[in-house]
Amino acid sequence: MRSDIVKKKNVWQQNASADDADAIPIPQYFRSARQLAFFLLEEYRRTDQFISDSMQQWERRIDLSSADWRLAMEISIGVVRRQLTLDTIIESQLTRPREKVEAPLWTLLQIGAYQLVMLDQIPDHAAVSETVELAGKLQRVRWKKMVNAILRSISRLTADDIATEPQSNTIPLSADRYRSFSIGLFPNPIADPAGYLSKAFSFPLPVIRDWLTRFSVQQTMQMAQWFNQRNNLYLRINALQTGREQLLEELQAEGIQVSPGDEPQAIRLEEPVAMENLVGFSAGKFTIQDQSAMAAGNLLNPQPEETVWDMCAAPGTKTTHLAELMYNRGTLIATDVSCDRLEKIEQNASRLGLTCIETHLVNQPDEIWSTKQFDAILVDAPCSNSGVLGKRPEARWRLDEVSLKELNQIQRDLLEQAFQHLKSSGRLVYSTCSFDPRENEDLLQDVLRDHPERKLVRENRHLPGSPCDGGYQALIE
Ligand SMILES: C[S@@+](CC[C@H](N)C(=O)[O-])C[C@H]1O[C@@H](n2cnc3c(N)ncnc32)[C@H](O)[C@@H]1O
Repeated sequence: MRSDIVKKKNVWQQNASADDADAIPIPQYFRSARQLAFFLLEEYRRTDQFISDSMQQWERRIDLSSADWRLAMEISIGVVRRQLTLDTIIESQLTRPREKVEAPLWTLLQIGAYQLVMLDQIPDHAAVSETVELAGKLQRVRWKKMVNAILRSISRLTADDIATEPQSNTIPLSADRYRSFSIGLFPNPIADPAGYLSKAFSFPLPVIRDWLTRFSVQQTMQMAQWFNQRNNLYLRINALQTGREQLLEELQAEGIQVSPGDEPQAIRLEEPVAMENLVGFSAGKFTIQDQSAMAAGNLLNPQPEETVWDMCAAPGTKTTHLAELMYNRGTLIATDVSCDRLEKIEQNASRLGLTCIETHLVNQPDEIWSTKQFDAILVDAPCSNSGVLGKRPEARWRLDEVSLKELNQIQRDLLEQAFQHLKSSGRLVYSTCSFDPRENEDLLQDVLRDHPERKLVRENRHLPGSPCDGGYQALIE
């Protein structure tokens, strides 16, 4: 799901120092969790490649137990997510300016600091010694002394007792558990709530400041915490293959704790499970989709035999929902600018037994690829992803004003194009996985001013954590 994010250098690329020419070669096989985490993080820093993409690319070279694989994921994703907090802690223990520390050495320090302050299950001595040893395995013996010294001093700062509230010497581990330090490392949360929320919860300061213009400190803190924690996953039943009660029973019989969600097709997973490995997945009985996203298809409510266009369709999570709602009857055109991602729609459709979907590649954003008029159009526009920052750990570091302006132009163009192809009796759903009004209701109001023949019928505003992903959907007729 990466191409919907406007490309921008991540924070680590901006901080990369001169020793990149002397990059540490990627090993043929990854044989320890911390080693894999190091190379995933270095790849992200050097090339901007998402952790999940590197993981997929290196899958065959990973020689790890499933526990070590999980630890590598936990560390690498956790470091990306909590980098601002980790950097604040590491910088507090440095005797030289950060710019003087080689970038891969910084990555190593982040890996060590993450284990020390965020992971209860790893004893401090193991976090320190394993990270020091990794420096040796990377053939950077000269780093060992500094890694050892910095990590030991962070360990000495870290108190054993768990606090229950935000203070200048605490950082959140979960909603009501805070790691405390023997000295204040963070801004005072009462005097400088934006500064504290940014550094202790690890979000860019302008993002926190923006949220505080719309939400209270308490609400902002709850959202920031929700984005940092592991949340329930949802799946959408394929109504052509099964009923919700039936699938609930089948999953419970496999020992999986599930319950019905709020959307009619939604099932909530009460604990993390690798859903792709379940028999029901390959049999096409369900799709993994957050219930906020399911609301888009339900709002458009396409009917059998209608002519429907899903304009920004790949990888097809919503397209397949539309096809299911149409009972696989009618015409459903799915377009996207990404060829690779279009193939995913076809794979998903085939797994789910859906045959009414036609995929088309659009090459130019303003291309009028067809003269057809549609009964229903879904514009699931590329957006900032601000509502799904928990699922996409890299996305929070790419939110900025410039990207937003570029996205607004694309969103506006897509809507204009959709109106040209919508029957006068037709309906359109505009949706994003953002909760920023500038790419939702504000933009839509502006576009609708030029279309007095259309009216806004209904809006769904999903705030992150209430109870699912953040997002926005509007029905226009
Ligand atoms: C939010 S994602 C779509 C997710 C998809 N609807 C789903 O539920 O699986 C936005 C998509 O818009 C595509 N996109 C970006 N610009 C586009 C354009 N001008 N026309 C069509 N698709 C575009 C991106 O490639 C990306 O796949």
